[in-house]
Amino acid sequence: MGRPMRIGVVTFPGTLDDRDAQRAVRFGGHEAVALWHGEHDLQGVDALVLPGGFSYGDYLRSGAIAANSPIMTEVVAAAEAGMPVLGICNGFQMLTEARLLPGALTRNDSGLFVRRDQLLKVERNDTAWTSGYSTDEVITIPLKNGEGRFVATADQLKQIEDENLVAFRYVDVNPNGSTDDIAGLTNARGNVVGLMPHPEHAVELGFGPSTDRLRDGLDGLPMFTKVLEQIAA
Ligand SMILES: NC(=O)CC[C@H](N)C(=O)O
Repeated sequence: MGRPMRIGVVTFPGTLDDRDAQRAVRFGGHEAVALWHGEHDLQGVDALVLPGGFSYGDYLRSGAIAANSPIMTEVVAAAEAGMPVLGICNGFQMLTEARLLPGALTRNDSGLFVRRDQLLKVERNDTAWTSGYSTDEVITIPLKNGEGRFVATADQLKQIEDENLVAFRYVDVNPNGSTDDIAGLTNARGNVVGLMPHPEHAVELGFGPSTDRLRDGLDGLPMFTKVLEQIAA
């Protein structure tokens, strides 16, 4: 593990999983710093997590209003300066709405809210948040959302392919009709990562989805133990 970092977890009105994200950050060996959406001060944190939930009741589109919160001016500036930023589910939706990641998350093809223990393939282990996994490793992470269907324009899909931006892909089941089974993206630099499944719900023995693999129930933990401040270019 690298040196302990101070990782900010931003709470928005309607956020649900901020406490779980803070616990995951602590289980990962780092200090969790609670940040409020209405402030502009990032309190000197080294990295940021935008957690899951129902910010602003999912009005307009999930994450659309939160992406315009006061703190997002600072989040966007920090991300553009290279700070590691992780968006989980509603946080991933905010990252696309803020244009830090390409594409958009729309209503699941089933029209239903989906909750399942989801198999994912790690496509990129050279980002600030995924270096604790091996490439092509398959992990099990809880998924729970109503607007998880990833869509993108032809230009954005070309960019995603050309720049190799897919960080995670759904395996076995595509739970929401996402284009190309895309479950999570990174930016080109590798410091900004967003995904629909919830790694912070698979960090504690006895609570995560059980698997017969090595890290039984703890497949989300590497996201929080190995947060890199510098990424190889
Ligand atoms: N778990 C979540 O963060 C859910 C995100 C969003 N409210 C949705 O249902 O799509």
